[in-house]
Amino acid sequence: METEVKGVGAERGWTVSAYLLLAALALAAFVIYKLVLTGETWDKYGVKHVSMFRIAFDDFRKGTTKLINEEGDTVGLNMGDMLLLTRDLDILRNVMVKDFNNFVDRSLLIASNSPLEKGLFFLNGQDWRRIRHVTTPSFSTGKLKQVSGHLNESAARLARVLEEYAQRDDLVPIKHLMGQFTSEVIARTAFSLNTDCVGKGDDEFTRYAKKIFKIHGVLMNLLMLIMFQNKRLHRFLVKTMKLQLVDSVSEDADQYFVSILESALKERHELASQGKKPHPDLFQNLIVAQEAGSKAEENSTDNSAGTSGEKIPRTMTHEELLGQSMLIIFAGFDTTASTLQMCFYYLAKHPEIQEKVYQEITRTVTSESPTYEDVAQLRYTEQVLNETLRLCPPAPIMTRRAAEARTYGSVTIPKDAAVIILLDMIMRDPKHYPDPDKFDPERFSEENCAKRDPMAFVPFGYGPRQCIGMRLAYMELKFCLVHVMRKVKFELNERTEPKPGGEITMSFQGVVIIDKPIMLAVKLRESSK
Ligand code: HEM
Repeated sequence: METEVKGVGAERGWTVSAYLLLAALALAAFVIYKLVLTGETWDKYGVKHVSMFRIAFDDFRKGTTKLINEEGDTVGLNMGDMLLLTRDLDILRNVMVKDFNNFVDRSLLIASNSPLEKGLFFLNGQDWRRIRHVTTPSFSTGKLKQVSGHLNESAARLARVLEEYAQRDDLVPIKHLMGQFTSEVIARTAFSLNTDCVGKGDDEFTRYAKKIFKIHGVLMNLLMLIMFQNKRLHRFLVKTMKLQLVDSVSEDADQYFVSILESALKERHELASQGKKPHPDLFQNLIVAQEAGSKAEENSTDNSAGTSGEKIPRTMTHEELLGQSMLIIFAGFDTTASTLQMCFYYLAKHPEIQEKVYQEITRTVTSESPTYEDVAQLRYTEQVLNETLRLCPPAPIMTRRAAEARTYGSVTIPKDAAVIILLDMIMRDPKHYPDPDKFDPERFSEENCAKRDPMAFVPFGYGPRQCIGMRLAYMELKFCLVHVMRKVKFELNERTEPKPGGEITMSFQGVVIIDKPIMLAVKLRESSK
């Protein structure tokens, strides 16, 4: 198969398979030389060293799971970078909380000409501190309450679509429908865009949201792995050579989102100049935060300090504003969609738990449209969501980089090493969760939570770099459950997928992707008949 290079030389229509393969082989030889001949090992740092070839050819998540199960809670690898793989909570408490100032940066960077490269998730050092500081108020309780109208409308529409499935006795393609729901929610809560796509074909917004980051074939995966080892080369090819082929962000998705954001921004400025009411959405919150930050800097009225005590400016450039907005689309799409898919699957599998959720919802939420305060009272529903997130965290692996070497007990983390935090392995550790593969929301009763190390539950990460959208995510998930559970119940039968005894398989592409479609049966509740 031939691939056409876009960007530099695109006009000449270069075909690249041959020279891509050559470049990949040359770089692979270089990396292997670097590893085998000059490679450092972890033994001198008090950590068991294992060969990178034990996971190099596997899905990274499956490979690391196998390694930890076979070798223990902490192992070290050299993949060009020194990697410490761990689920040891004492080490991680230092890395993620106590000694955070030494581990602010993630080790995974993207190289792109898209503003998404400036999204909070990918930023490091002072840039991360500044943008986190500017954007945090946009996710405050007060701000989140403003988007509850959007959540109610989309969740009510989803419930209506599910009722139609029940009336037709059709199976629900839950992955597809949840993808449409979370895409619609993001379009509305973030940009007040009414995509109205649930139950219909994918609209443009959903199509592009699904492919912001490139998914590569085998050859390109190899090349990207090598780029990862040679970050400077990667940046040079993307930034200086404008080689779209190795840009981490898909060019057409980038163009689409930049163009809708630029026109939304123009519309917001026009509304403001006419003295009209602004839209109640996250984009507006970010615009307000940007303007407030610039004013505070001009007047030197901002004396706020960051986690390391220094003064942090509150400025955000135009490109950074676009970057945060694009990141919200990416971060809020697959994560909540896969949580809902798995939650509805577990509820179908455990009818008695589904009934308890239904009873709690009908008891607690009396109005047609729940409020922020209503859903905050849904304790058992939250236990069910937490148990779903424990078993299937959508973002199961995170990283931090050591700015300086640190020693914790017998383990030393050398300068520049990457700590690979195995969130899913922490949450399936029998030390914290006996019989870890069993779905049991009682693990999250107040009493059981009090007995457990709080760091054993980390689907949103932990410490100052924890997910900024966590409360929005819970709100979205709960609004969805309220509307859906009141109207329908999910069931498994001989037609549903996976078949009894069958498994749900997942692959890891930065976030977890559920491989095969889950198909559920759905029945109307008595009150909806
Ligand atoms: C079930 C839903 C979600 C899950 C499980 C999830 C999980 C995570 C995790 C594990 C991290 C990394 C935390 C760390 O490194 O310690 C993260 C970061 C982030 N998430 Fe989420 N997330 C979810 C939904 C959302 C939503 C809805 C948004 C925004 C609207 C969002 C925005 C972000 C951002 C901006 C970051 C980067 C934070 C930083 O680096 O400072 N997430 N998320």
